[in-house]
Amino acid sequence: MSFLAIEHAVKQFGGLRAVDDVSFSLKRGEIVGLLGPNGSGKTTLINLISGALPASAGTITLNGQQLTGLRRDKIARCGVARTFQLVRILPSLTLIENVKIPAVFGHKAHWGAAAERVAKDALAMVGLSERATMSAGDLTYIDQKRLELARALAAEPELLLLDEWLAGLNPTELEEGIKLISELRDSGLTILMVEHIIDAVRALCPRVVVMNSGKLIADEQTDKALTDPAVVTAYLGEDVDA
Ligand SMILES: Nc1ncnc2c1ncn2[C@@H]1O[C@H](COP(=O)(O)OP(=O)(O)OP(=O)(O)O)[C@@H](O)[C@H]1O
Repeated sequence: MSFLAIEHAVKQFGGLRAVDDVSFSLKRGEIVGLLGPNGSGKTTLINLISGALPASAGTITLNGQQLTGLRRDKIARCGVARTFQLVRILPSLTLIENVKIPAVFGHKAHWGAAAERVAKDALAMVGLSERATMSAGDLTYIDQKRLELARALAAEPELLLLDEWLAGLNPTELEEGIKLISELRDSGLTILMVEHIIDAVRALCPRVVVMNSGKLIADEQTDKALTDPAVVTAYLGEDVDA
């Protein structure tokens, strides 16, 4: 049975169909890359899954439970967490305060000592334990990204949505970022990741789904997709190996 099932999802912005009848599914524990040229609808689809935007049509279910129509806080309670393309940490709070909030409002709704433990574990997972009491606003960019990921992990998700989490990292940081995601994958987390860095997609995702102009144009093994004429044509003019 599919763990995440997206069926005929549509998002209409006025005259624009940013997501146009998209259907695909993920098995539990699978990691899948969501590719496509700029403006093809990837972030909008992530917004539909996480409930940041309501779908215009179609259904999205997680483990058989319908997410479409639920508020985003209810979707978080169902076990969906995400990172944002532009990090959304709370700069005036400490790192531990930043991660405690999703521990309380995420999938399992922890309180008190349990929330503290989950928050500490999330910081440890991304290597930020030693800076727990530092102000989030003082972090470097890579560490802000780590904290953003820790915030998603503190919600103890069953489905993690990554929106270009690796973007903007230098080569060493990128290597560390890929290792971190591979550890999450190996822990059994189901991950859908929007990513433009093809080497990272190759390293992490055996399968990709590809969007173009709102439509799904490929759903296949990564190596096959990257030589698929429809995918290559969609990317023409863009550097897929950037
Ligand atoms: N809130 C909105 N209102 C109106 N149009 C929107 C809105 N959000 C996105 N769009 C439009 O929907 C289309 C798809 O945008 P989206 O951000 O989902 O693409 P993307 O594939 O994530 O692009 P990128 O790789 O550049 O992040 C674009 O034409 C965009 O301008």
